[in-house]
Amino acid sequence: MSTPAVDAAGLTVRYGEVLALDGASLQLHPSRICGLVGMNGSGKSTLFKAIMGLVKPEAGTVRINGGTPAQARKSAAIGYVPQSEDVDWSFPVSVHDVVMMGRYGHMGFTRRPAKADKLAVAEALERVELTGYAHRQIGQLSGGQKKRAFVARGIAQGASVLLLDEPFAGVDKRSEATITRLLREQAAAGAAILVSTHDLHALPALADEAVLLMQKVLMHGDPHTVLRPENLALAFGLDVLGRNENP
Ligand SMILES: Nc1ncnc2c1ncn2[C@@H]1O[C@H](COP(=O)(O)OP(=O)(O)OP(=O)(O)O)[C@@H](O)[C@H]1O
Repeated sequence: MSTPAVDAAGLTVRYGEVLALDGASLQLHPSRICGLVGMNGSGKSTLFKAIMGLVKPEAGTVRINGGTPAQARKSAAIGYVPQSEDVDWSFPVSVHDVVMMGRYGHMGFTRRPAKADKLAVAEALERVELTGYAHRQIGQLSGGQKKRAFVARGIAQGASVLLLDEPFAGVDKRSEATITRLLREQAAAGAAILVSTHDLHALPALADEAVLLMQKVLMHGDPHTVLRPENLALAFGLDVLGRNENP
């Protein structure tokens, strides 16, 4: 397999008394979508933040395309769609501004958009079907539209690594299909993508591989294998797909 785009090794993260990650290791590869699955509190958001360099692990390392997370953020190599709860939706920025933020790494320190930046933003808005909403304040979009705006930011950025924390939460079927198609297109163009989801049924159609997380990576492989009831029982302690093995 190719050189990993993301190589997270032995990550341990603590918030005070809470051990959120306990030696979690994960590699992500170009052109592949990896689905991240685990129960509430299993450390999924923390893993995203550690890969982004937004929380500091007490042990372990993260390399992105061979460099540090800070370097990857600065060079716009990594894009992040945070969980909705982590976003201040009252912030006075338009949808267009949010997508333009994806271009900051391509601009000089004056942050004055060049023609290429404006074109990239217009194209990304078009692809997520939000052109008509460009000048709305970001908080005045529906849940699915907000997610699509953040996906557009990642697309405009041209990031080689995309991290999406529950992009399908509170999203209708149409937005879900749009986001899935866009992620598949980004992967086909070479991006390494990590996406957390609670929608286990949709995972095989979305992801090339799946990861079961419970403070550490319990399993990483083909989605059909990872989603076997006996494996899910390890991560969730119950038959979350509702399958009956002995009808
Ligand atoms: N800022 C924080 N301060 C203290 N504890 C935190 C903080 N952020 C997360 N935690 C705790 O760390 C653990 C992991 O949280 P995290 O948000 O990474 O889980 P998650 O798998 O993303 O959960 P969910 O599926 O509910 O979004 C949880 O026990 C959580 O309560």
